[in-house]
Amino acid sequence: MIQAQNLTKHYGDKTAVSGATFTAQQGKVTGFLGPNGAGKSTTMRMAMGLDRPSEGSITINGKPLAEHKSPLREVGALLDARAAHPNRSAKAHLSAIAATHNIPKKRVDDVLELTGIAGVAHKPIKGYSLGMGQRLGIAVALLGDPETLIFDEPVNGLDPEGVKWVRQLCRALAAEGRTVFISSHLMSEMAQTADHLVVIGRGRIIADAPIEHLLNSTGENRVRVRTDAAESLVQALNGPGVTIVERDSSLLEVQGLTPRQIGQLALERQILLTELTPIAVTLEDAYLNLTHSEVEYHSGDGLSPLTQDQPETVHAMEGK
Ligand SMILES: Nc1ncnc2c1ncn2[C@@H]1O[C@H](COP(=O)(O)OP(=O)(O)OP(=O)(O)O)[C@@H](O)[C@H]1O
Repeated sequence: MIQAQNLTKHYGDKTAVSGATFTAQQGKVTGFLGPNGAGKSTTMRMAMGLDRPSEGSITINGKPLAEHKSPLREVGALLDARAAHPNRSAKAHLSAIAATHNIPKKRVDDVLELTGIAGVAHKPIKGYSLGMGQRLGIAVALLGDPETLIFDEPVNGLDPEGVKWVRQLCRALAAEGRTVFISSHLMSEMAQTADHLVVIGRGRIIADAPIEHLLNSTGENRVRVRTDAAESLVQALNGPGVTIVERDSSLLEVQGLTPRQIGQLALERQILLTELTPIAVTLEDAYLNLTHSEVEYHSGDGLSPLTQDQPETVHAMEGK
């Protein structure tokens, strides 16, 4: 289990992590999600004892990592896939780590097989692709057969087959009862891998919940409605708690009413609907809504995920 309590890290004037409190449970994949520069790597480095918290703490199975007798058997981490000597082979790299941590040689062959790099195990690491380097980093993390795994952006540079493999590996490790804590800036990836999400933005934890809770708590589903009588329909639908966005002269997006209620109100006014489509809130929408104001750098106006979709008109009647 990983537990962060009021975890804070300042670099001079810059606060990289601010009062973060969360838990990554055993037997679960916990996704650590946030935009670039949100504080994910800093948090993971503090968990591994590579950076010291300015305030608060982060513990692995109840203690800071440095207080464990065999840290490599306690936690395995992929933090920087390039952290290996370029002229060494994967086998030599893993063997050296195994030898200094009392890990049997046989385990080196096991993790080479498990990560799919046994075929290139004797080749110098400098010739490896980014994806092969990631696999080697994961092999190092698995070497001590640890109960807790921390992977910082493990799918970076992997092809679709590699991405699927990481996903399956994380699920399998959690199914064995291990704690798997994995960072990403992509919700789509986490949605398929994680049981639980901790979302961070500008160093602050902005959500900590099972995936399905996050989805349910971030806004009602909307309904897309097409009609040639948009103006009359807006009048018919408007009411307390209803928000209507006019996408164009004949297309509305309605929040706060079910498709059935919209159909009923339209029927009462004899308004013909030519489309009535529920739009589910995707995890990606939920994530963008949560993190939009927490992104350090937004793309230019035209590219910003929420501004490209700006409605022309919004009708909202709250609490009438
Ligand atoms: N050694 C450092 N000195 C100064 N600032 C730092 C240092 N390390 C990180 N930061 C800053 O702290 C903030 C958090 O960085 P961090 O690398 O933890 O974010 P991240 O969420 O992992 O981002 P990314 O997805 O881009 O790796 C950033 O603004 C970063 O510039």
